[in-house]
Amino acid sequence: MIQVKGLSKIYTKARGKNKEAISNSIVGLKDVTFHVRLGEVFGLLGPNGAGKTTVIRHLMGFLKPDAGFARIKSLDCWEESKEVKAFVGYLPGEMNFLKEMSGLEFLNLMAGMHGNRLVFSRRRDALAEHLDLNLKQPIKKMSKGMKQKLGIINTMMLDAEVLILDEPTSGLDPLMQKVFIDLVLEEKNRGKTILISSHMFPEIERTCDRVGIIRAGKLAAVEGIQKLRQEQRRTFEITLETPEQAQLICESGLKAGRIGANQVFVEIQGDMNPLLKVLAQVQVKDFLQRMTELEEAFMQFYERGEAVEQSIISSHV
Ligand SMILES: Nc1ncnc2c1ncn2[C@@H]1O[C@H](COP(=O)(O)OP(=O)(O)OP(=O)(O)O)[C@@H](O)[C@H]1O
Repeated sequence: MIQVKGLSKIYTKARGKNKEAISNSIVGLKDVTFHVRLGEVFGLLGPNGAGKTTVIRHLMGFLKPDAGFARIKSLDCWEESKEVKAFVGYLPGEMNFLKEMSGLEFLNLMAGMHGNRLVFSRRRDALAEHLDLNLKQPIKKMSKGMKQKLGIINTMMLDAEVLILDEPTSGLDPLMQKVFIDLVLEEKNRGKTILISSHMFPEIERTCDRVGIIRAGKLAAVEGIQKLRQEQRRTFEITLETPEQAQLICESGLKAGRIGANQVFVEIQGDMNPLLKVLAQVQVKDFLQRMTELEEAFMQFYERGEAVEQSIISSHV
């Protein structure tokens, strides 16, 4: 449904002569290739400045690739951007609203541009109810999170075949993040093809079938969410009854270390059973999972990518 191949973009800061422009150039994307299947939810995961928005701006036909291409339903996103936009619902990272309007006036205006606004009004009202947003409020009085909700309603009410969502939960509180995740899963069940960019692992984990991990403009890996979960390193902080029990864990063969007299950390990759077997022999006073930093989750793939590149280089030297 979505095909991105060899997509590359160099941003040039200055317009001056070639030399000057090159010295001021920033790699936006370098040879990015992935695809999203019909009915699939695909996550583009990466830290700030990784290139997620740059990929999305190519898909929406706002940027012309320096090399490679982006296609949706076999249409070229740059050459045929008007046709592409007709069946894509797009939520930008930052949205400009006509602030003098109410939420309702804005949505009616947008719906009117896409056809008969009455067709969209049922979905609009249902979404507003799910997201608990009063559409009668003037936009200028809305908080950041409320404006994000308005953006989500605007994107989803049109019932487009393909949804492209750039950091959709930014500004939403945890309760609303959950509501949003449910909305995405509902749309997936209705057969939509969805691409979500995010730097937050949990929302990607809950919604996506596959994930592309992007960093510094390069796609480090594309993995199924199951594989990512299995390979994810998890660190636990465990408080035991006695120092002897803490010692027992450190000597159990697990990847573990002391962080206090009665406290240890244990790092697990994949299977939890070896840890559970050891814990059955001790008395646990407290058991905490350290938050997995996104950096940590995708560094595993990034490091692997670099290792592959290194071995290719060495084999050519
Ligand atoms: N218009 C621009 N001009 C120059 N450089 C740009 C421009 N837009 C993006 N960049 C650069 O391209 C790189 C990728 O930016 P991009 O906005 O795609 O990242 P992102 O992954 O969406 O980040 P974030 O999570 O912060 O939104 C960054 O180094 C950024 O500084």
